Amino acid sequence: MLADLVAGALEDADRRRAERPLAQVEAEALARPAALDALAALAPADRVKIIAEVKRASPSRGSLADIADPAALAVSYETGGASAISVLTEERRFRGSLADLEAVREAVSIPVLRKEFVADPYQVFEARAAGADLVLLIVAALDQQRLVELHGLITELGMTSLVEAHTADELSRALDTGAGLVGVNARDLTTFELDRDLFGLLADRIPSGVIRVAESAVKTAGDVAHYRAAGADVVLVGEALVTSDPVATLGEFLGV
Ligand SMILES: O=P(O)(O)OC[C@@H](O)[C@@H](O)c1c[nH]c2ccccc12
Repeated sequence: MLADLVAGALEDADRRRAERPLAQVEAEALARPAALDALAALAPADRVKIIAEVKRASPSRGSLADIADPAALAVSYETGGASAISVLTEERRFRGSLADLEAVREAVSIPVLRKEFVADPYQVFEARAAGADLVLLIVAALDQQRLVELHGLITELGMTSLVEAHTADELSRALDTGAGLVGVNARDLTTFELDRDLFGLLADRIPSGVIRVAESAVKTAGDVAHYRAAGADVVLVGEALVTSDPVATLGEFLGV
């Protein structure tokens, strides 16, 4: 399943590249104002921080929310106290787009993450050209050389990588890149099974100095507290925010 998602994302990137060649996207990326400092925005603090996600659908959960105006949703996330916004740009199964990311970037002043199955440098240049400050890298989708190369390019362009792991082995590969922001996804992207306790099992392996992100499966403020108690500096939340009043829900989640 993960392989299909990556293959689809790469096909879509190839289609876009046929219309907008790399040289053009690269020039646009370099012409953008500098990326925001996501490591500063997400730095460990007395309180948990939240990355709030713009998410219409997912392969495991189907349709979640219509979200006609992603920028307006992102503004409510910012109002509600989110520290950064994640925007799904995968088109096929998550019904996102780079246009969503651009619209969000125009509307908020906190860092914006491109949530995508990134496996090609072209997608990194596209992210920067659309105004992304962070780019997700999924360890399970990449061999180590590619992972290091893409993390290097993201860093060179002034952005921050969020390197996502789902096993102890993937976590050590994530840490080997030297990334300052590492996530543990409770969802196994090959089977879509959820394990809310995985973050707690792996968090101790993340050295201080690396920001720890717990991703997925937050339904209630209790789940946020659970991740916080296990050592999360940041929690990434999608479904629970797109299916509720986001400002009220963020208020509850940030109050733990
Ligand atoms: O909707 P949730 O369970 O709150 O999850 C959000 C986010 O963690 C999830 O969308 C996600 C985490 N890693 C990913 C990688 C690709 C696509 C999606 C994801």
